Amino acid sequence: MLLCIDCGNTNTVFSIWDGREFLCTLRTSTHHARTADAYFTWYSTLIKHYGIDTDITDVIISSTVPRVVFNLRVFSDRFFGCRPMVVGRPECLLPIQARVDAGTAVGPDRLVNSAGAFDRHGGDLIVVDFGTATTFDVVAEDGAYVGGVIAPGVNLSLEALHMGAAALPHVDISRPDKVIGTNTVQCIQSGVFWGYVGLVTGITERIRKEYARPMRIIGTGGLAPLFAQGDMLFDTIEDDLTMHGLTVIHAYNKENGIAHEQ
Ligand SMILES: Nc1ncnc2c1ncn2[C@@H]1O[C@H](COP(=O)(O)OP(=O)(O)OP(=O)(O)O)[C@@H](O)[C@H]1O
Ligand SMILES: CC(C)(CO)[C@@H](O)C(=O)NCCC(=O)O
Ligand SMILES: [K+]
Repeated sequence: MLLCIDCGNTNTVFSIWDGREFLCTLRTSTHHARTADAYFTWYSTLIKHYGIDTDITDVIISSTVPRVVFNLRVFSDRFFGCRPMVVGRPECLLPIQARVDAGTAVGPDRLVNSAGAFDRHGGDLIVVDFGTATTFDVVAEDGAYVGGVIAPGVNLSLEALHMGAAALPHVDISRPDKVIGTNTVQCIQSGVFWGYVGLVTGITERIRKEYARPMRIIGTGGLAPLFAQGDMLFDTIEDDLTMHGLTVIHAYNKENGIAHEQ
C-alpha cells in the first residue's frame, strides 16, 4: 500500500492508496517541528480509530514547506522501513514536463496537480487550487505545466483584513446571498466571496484568451465547492486531485525510475 503525503503551508494530508481506492484521508496542521514519533502517534491513533488494515510499503511526499521533509523521511524510514519518493527531488521522475523560466522552482503541489489532472482529463487545462494560496496551473496539450497564476488564498485575505484593520473582526468565508452587505461581517464576506468569484472568472477568461485554444477548468482544494455554488466557474471539481497526482507520479517512478530502490 502507498501512503501519499501532501504538505501545504497550512495543512498536511495523508491518504492511503491500496492500488484501487483511497482507504482514508487524515489531516493535520503543517508544523515543521513535528517529529517522526509525533507523526506516528497521530497517524496510528486515527488508523486504529477507523479500524483500517494497513500494510504500507511505499511513501510519496509532496511538500511546499521544505523543512518538514526531513522528519517525514525519518517517519517513513522508522515506521514503514522505506525511503520515500519526494516530488521535486531529481531522483523523483515526473510524467510531465515543466516548461518555465530557467531556475524557477515550481511548487511541487502544482506539478502534482498538473500530473493528476492530465492523467484524468488529458491536456489543455486550467487547474484552480484553493489552498493557502489560490493557484492556477496551465496544463498544455502534452501535459506539461507551462505556467500559471498565484493569488493570495481566501483565508489569507480574510486574515489580512482582520490583522490590518482594527475594527474588522475575523470572519469565516461563506456565500452571501446579496452583494450589498448591511453589517460589517456581511460586507467582508461579500468582498472576499464575490471578489474571488470575480478573480477566478477574470483570470480564467484571460488565460483562455492568451492560450488561444479551448481549455477545461478543474477546481480543487477545500473551498472549491463553495465557490462553484451557482456560478459556472469550473467544468469539474475534484477534491482528491492532488492525491491522485501523487499516485500517478508514484506509479510512473515504479515503472521508469530508480527512486524506490535507493
Ligand atoms: N465552507 C468552508 N468554510 C471555511 N473553511 C472551509 C470550508 N470548506 C473547507 N474549508 C477549509 O478548507 C481547508 C481545506 O483546504 P485545502 O486542504 O485545499 O487547503 P489548505 O489546507 O487550506 O491549504 P494548503 O494545502 O496550502 O495547506 C480546510 O482547512 C477546511 O477547513
Ligand atoms: C504557491 C504555493 C504556495 C501554493 O501552495 C506553492 O505552490 C509554492 O510555494 N510554489 C512555489 C512557487 C511557484 O510555484 O512558482
Ligand atoms: K492543497
